[in-house]
Amino acid sequence: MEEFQGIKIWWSSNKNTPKRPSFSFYPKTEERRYYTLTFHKRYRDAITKSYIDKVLKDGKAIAVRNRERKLYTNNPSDSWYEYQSTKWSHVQFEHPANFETLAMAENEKEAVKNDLIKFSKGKEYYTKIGKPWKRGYLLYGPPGTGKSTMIAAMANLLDYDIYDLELTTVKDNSELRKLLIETTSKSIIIIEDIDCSIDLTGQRRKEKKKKKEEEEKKSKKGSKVTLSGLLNFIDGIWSACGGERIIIFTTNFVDKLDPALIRRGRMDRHIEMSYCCFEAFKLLARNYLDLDDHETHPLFEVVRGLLEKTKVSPADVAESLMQKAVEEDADICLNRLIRDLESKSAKEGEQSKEA
Ligand SMILES: Nc1ncnc2c1ncn2[C@@H]1O[C@H](COP(=O)(O)OP(=O)(O)OP(=O)(O)O)[C@@H](O)[C@H]1O
Repeated sequence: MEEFQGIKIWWSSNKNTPKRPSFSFYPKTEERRYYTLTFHKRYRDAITKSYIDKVLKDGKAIAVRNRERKLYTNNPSDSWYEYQSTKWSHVQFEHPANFETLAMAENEKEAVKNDLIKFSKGKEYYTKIGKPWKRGYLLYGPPGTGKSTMIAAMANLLDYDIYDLELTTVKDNSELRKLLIETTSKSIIIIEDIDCSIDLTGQRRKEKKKKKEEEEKKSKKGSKVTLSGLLNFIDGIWSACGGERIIIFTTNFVDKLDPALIRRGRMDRHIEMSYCCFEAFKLLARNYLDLDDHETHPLFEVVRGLLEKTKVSPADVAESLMQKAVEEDADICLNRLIRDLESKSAKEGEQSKEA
């Protein structure tokens, strides 16, 4: 029994098993399940107009909540046409990252969060302005500053799937198109280290893979995704796909990127992930050591001074703060961080003297 606006409604579940001849060549017909609602007849209008709508909406929300989210990676095209093979393989996406535990300046974090929420609720707005419902983000910053963590937090916030597109295994623009056409709505498509995956002439130049690729080129197997192919897909394919999609490029070297690739409109928002500031450190101390932001620990000021003169990534700070044994308390971890920061700062000092 349920109550809606003071009306009592009784639900009962039923099924219909269709009668079949005792012998049949046809497959067994599915049984039909249905629900019966019982209520006073004077509420008929309220039930058929408002209550059923509410039930359907709630049902959809539950289905979205229970949806198992996926992390997709593209398969090399050589295997696309094998028996039962697909262009994307997936695993369940279960990254615990969220915006609360992401260490970065609070106002920037809020701005990114608001931007995402506005986008995800913007269906009517995008239809009104006649643009495809997509948004591009460029995440840039040194290694270990939380670019991947930020993407996982974004996917968790919006309940989106992730497509991790490895461009180095895509042979040409037409393969790229085929892959992207198969992505589903409510998803984030990532191209990591974009500067290493493509260059202006369309030739690949991923440093680590350079040698291997040169060999591939020799054997005429080299890939030929071009910058213009990538740009076309960003501008054009979306219109054909419909549905909400976010595309994210990450790079450690924003200056290396071609302006055409990152101009506003393609990459709507540029987000800098930077070295660990004191504010970010306080959040990490809360995450890792349960030290509350407002608590003034005597060692915090020492850390503040060191962070002001040393460039260190949040990943390195997190590593120093992490308890290595059960008996390690906050003081031990903070002292380890201070030692690590001091030795980094001394090394940087020596290097600058040599230079
Ligand atoms: N801003 C951050 N807030 C919280 N944790 C962080 C942050 N940055 C890094 N970390 C920690 O460091 C680990 C590595 O960070 P992450 O992989 O997100 O960095 P990245 O910027 O993507 O690095 P790369 O450029 O090398 O891919 C994370 O698993 C996380 O535990």
